[in-house]
Amino acid sequence: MTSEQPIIQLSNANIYQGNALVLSDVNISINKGEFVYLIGKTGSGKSSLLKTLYGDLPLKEGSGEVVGFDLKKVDWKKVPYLRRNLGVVFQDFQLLTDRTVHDNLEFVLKATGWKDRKDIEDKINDVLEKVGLRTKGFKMPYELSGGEQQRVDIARALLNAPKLILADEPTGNLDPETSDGIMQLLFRICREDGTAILMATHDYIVLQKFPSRVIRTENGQVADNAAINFA
Ligand SMILES: Nc1ncnc2c1ncn2[C@@H]1O[C@H](COP(=O)(O)OP(=O)(O)OP(=O)(O)O)[C@@H](O)[C@H]1O
Repeated sequence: MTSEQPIIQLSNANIYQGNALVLSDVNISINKGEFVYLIGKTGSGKSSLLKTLYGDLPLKEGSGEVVGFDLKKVDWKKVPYLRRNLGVVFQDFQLLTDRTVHDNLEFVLKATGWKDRKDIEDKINDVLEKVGLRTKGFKMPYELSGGEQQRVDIARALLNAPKLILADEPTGNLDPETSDGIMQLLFRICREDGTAILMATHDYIVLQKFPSRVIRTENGQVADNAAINFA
């Protein structure tokens, strides 16, 4: 993949949930290192769009590429290349509740092919440092605040140094002050590591405080560079 190629490219894509057409004729292009918001009312298709991009929903019609991978390819979801190049962050964290922060991270590294003990430990320390949780590796998820759990979720997404992070309402369960900390972290990752981030959100306060390009899902379509009405 050359640097000129977008990190996400959808052309004339139709996004389905089962047989229901959720979004039609989607055309999006997002470049390396961009931070882009995905906004839209509840049920307008934000999650469906993200799921298509991370392989949870098949792309049946139109064409698409994510981190250099063709979304129309059969079984693309199972390809380790994609898992190593794409991080996903969820609203509800989705940590494994029966093991420590360290072991949550180790689990993902082993699942993505890491073998060397020292490399694994170095990487875990590295991502925990990055999200400001260097000393919290021994904690169980339930011993952490919501903001800390979201930081672990982000640390997990960073493990394989992805070129792209897809975040589905990452501040949805957090109070405004904690949200600000998470947004600062995401923008820092974008700026310092050149990681592109596509983030679905309902939170207009976040958009005002941390302005960036906006894509909107509305009436079964996607509008790029959507004007935001803060009224
Ligand atoms: N698993 C599913 N099976 C069938 N239909 C679904 C499924 N998930 C979502 N839908 C439908 O697809 C449409 C888009 O939902 P989606 O979750 O993508 O919207 P959203 O914009 O992310 O909403 P929210 O902001 O509430 O998360 C809705 O009509 C929803 O009911």
